[in-house]
Amino acid sequence: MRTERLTDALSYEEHPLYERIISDILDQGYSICDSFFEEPTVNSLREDIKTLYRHSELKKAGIGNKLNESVEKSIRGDYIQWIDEQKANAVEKGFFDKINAFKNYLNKTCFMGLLHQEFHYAVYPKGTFYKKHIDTFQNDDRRKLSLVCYLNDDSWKTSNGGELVLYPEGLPEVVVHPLPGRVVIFESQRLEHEVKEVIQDKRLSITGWLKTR
Ligand SMILES: O=C(O)CCC(=O)C(=O)O
Ligand SMILES: [Fe+2]
Repeated sequence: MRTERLTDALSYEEHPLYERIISDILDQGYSICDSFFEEPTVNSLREDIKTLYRHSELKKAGIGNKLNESVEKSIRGDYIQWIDEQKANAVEKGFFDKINAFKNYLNKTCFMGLLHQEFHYAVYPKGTFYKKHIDTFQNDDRRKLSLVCYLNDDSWKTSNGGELVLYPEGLPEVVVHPLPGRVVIFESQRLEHEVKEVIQDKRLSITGWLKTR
């Protein structure tokens, strides 16, 4: 029967964490989650980003996309390295497996039509920040969801600064400390946000976007 086949195609096992994230995003435009990735994954990603930074592999981030990119230190001061999923190492593969599982879940349950993702490592040295912005470009609106995972270690102090501040429409602003393994997911096209200045230490993260075609 036609309807049975449709139900088969749409069948999935309910994932309580993903369900919580989805309802958070529907209710408030963002979700904060401290258990999205396993701790060993976060620890290994932290080792990766530290090695890249030590070897000066990260580059000053620009604003705008590839067609109109410019480096504006007065707007953002982080250093980034894009991750090529085809060349991902074992840890990055594990990371992308989770991202793909989440993306497939969103497509099955919310018909979001997410096809691609792009992720980069980011280091914000002391004194850097990213002024209030949204994550879509004037000439490209394919980014639907932004996902940031903080790679700082347990020694990160809230007095280090580098808070992510979210400005949900019609709701009070939300201050998020970049604690180890914490994941923040939000609507790329709607939610204004900023990264406050880092006062002490280096702020480490992996940031990316789930995109439609
Ligand atoms: O690192 C964060 O908390 C957010 C980064 C961000 O807003 C961006 O890269 O667009
Ligand atoms: Fe952003």
